[in-house]
Amino acid sequence: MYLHGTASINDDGHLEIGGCDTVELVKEYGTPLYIYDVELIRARARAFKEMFEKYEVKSQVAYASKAFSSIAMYQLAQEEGLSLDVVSGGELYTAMAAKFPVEKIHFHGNNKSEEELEMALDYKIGCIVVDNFHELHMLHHLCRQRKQNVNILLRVTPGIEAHTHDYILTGQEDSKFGFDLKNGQAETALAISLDSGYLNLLGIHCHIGSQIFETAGFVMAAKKVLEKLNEWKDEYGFIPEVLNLGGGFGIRYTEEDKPLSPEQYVEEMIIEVRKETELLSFPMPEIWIEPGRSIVGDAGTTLYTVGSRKEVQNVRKYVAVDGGMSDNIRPALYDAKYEAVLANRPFDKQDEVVSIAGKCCESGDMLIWDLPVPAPDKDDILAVFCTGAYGYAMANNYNRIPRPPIVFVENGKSVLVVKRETYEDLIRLDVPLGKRSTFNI
Ligand SMILES: Cc1ncc(COP(=O)(O)O)c(C=O)c1O
Ligand SMILES: N[C@@H](CCCC[NH3+])C(=O)O
Repeated sequence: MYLHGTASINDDGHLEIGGCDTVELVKEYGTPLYIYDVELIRARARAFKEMFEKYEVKSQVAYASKAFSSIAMYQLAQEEGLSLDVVSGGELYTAMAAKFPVEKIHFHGNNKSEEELEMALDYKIGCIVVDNFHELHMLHHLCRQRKQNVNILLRVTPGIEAHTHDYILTGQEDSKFGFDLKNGQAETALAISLDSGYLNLLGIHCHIGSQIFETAGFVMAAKKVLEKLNEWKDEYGFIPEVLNLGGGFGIRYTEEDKPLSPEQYVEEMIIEVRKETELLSFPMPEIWIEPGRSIVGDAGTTLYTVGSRKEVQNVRKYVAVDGGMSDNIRPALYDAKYEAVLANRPFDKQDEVVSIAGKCCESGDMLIWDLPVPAPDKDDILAVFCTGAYGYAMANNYNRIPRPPIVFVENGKSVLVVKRETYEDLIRLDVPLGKRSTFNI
């Protein structure tokens, strides 16, 4: 059994996380329940930051909050001295509600609306990562109207094929994100930005994908971008203050995954950027990164209650839990794999292999296939590990299933940071037809 962060098995033989007995957490908060190991989140944030400090490289570690966005998480990120990457008006609004320092907010997105850009300009956030020409022109016009300057980065696609699931690749040429480096789009964007008079171009951003286990892709991306920047230095006299190498650092979901440590990813990046800048006699830029999954992924565990069971003789044993693709869509979307244990008796003999089904009306709503476990009984608690990134963030109300609450645990204490959705919440935005039941009266 692989236990992440502060997880352990306590004297009662129960799974404990952050010093809290998960069986007790279930009594208090019910299931399904997301819990986050705060100590592990802090450790990850510090590990990324400390490597930059060790090498005395100016940096910003921006938490990519698409992985898990909530006011409490933003407060925790702030406590740990992280910057923040947001990708929508909604995430930006949440950051403002959390009173996140505006100068440390970076705004991403491949189709930011005028309204969202205005919001970013109103709040005077740290920088906008411009993704395409449409946005570049819109932002320039808005700034001109408002007589306001803004810091920007240009997101470029360096043409790197990272080894990960196709849907989470982002740095390749054929991508919806960013200005292409090879075909000249990025250079045109650079020229427009330098000409604008309102757009203060801090530097370049690239992100090659997510759940990446090797450093080769990051190293290649850094090299390609720096070579291009060196050409631009000669042609445009442009010297970037910032090189943002994105996020995407992989984590261990199952034993098949062999991630590097945060320190290793960062160290390789620093060494490459140093080497390349020295080779090109190019000024060393600040390095910014945007880890999401590697900050919160394995800090999250989802607790479910076991319910019904169905056996297909000689084929499969289905065991259903009280959540599913509504709180974790990743298995259905990416065929993502997870490990799990019975939290109330993790050490009992694993005498069955079962497949864990969700409760949604969808055959694809399966959380784990062929899991060896102690034969699960109704009311056992199943703990699925590593659900902290893109779990709650991509949760939905399919079948009008309310989203689970979130609890932070640390040093034996638990605190509710997102409430359980209620049936009233589910109908809050519905507008009944009233007395008339058709539209054509
Ligand atoms: C631009 C950008 N930055 C950061 C991230 C965070 O990635 P991850 O959660 O894999 O660290 C993503 C998602 O892939 C992204 O698109
Ligand atoms: N949502 C994806 C990753 C996308 C990363 C954001 N660009 C996942 O669950 O793995």
